[in-house]
Amino acid sequence: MSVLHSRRYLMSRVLLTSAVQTLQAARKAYIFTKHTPITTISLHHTCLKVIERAVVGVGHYSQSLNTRNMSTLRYLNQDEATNVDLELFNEYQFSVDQLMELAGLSCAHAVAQIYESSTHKCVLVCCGPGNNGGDGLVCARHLKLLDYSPVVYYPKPTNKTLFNNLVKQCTMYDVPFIDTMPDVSTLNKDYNLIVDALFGFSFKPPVRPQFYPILETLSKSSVAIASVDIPSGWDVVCGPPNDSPSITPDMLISLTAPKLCATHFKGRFHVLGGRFVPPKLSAKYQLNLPDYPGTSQTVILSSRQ
Ligand SMILES: NC(=O)C1=CN([C@@H]2O[C@H](COP(=O)(O)OP(=O)(O)OC[C@H]3O[C@@H](n4cnc5c(N)ncnc54)[C@H](O)[C@@H]3O)[C@@H](O)[C@H]2O)[C@H](O)CC1
Ligand SMILES: [K+]
Repeated sequence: MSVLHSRRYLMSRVLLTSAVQTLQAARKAYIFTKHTPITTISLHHTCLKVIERAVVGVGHYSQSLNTRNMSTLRYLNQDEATNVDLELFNEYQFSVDQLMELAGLSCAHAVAQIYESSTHKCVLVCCGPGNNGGDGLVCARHLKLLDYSPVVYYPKPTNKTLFNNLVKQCTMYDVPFIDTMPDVSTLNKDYNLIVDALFGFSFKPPVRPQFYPILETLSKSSVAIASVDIPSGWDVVCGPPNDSPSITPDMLISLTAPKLCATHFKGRFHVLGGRFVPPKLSAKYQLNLPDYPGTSQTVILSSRQ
């Protein structure tokens, strides 16, 4: 079997197993409720809940095998992304903390959905100086709760209460911080996955000198990269740069709505997260967001094996 086929087979098996396990749980719950004297209403409720979970599981399975029809999904340019963000804060009165928590949570869930903690335990989370970096700090904390061993590299910490608190919380959750970026061979040896939360939709190329070697190392490493919102170093609209190191993430987690650079994404998994967009805002910008399955924080937009 070729590497490509065996990977595809493994991924299908993992997803099918999870769907089957959920269906088995549904069957067990059905048998349990049949032999237990509980009211009809709670019996129905229990069965409905487990069947709903089973359907979501099967949904994930079929999503991973098919590329969703993205023809109507809007891809935002840099100004549109900024305006949506501003509107969420100014019109809808969200605080940054609120949205960052949901954004970072969805990134951790997206990672866990694709990369099993048993095979991708050691995760290096690279955090930049802006809100993209904040998403990374939140993601690291949630990864820890999801049975990963995240390590944070945060080379230019932002001295604001929100960011100081996020760092403190990581520390209190026993998430270690490292001061220097590992070299390529150390990265390849010690880590199973890199979460790239260096720059998001406010990045303006070219990358400044402090971050150049970091992107260079990431671009040379063979460890899979999961990029948060934008592959760092890419132009938000035009995609990979020609004149500086260009990373090629395995996964892209678009937040709120994909940005135009996502059309250049050639990795395996494109996932949407940030399930907090108000329906009126989505309609105003004609985002045409896909439905999130069940209670999931993420929806797979496309997958290539
Ligand atoms: N609405 C949402 O979906 C939300 C998204 N969130 C995340 O926030 C980022 C955007 O955050 P922002 O703070 O505006 O900017 P960035 O993180 O992209 O980076 C700004 C940071 O980077 C520096 N910088 C810019 N260009 C360069 C360069 N060429 N070289 C070096 N450094 C550069 C700049 O000086 C700033 O310090 C979005 O993508 C989401 O990930 C929110 O978490 C919540 C809502
Ligand atoms: K990023």
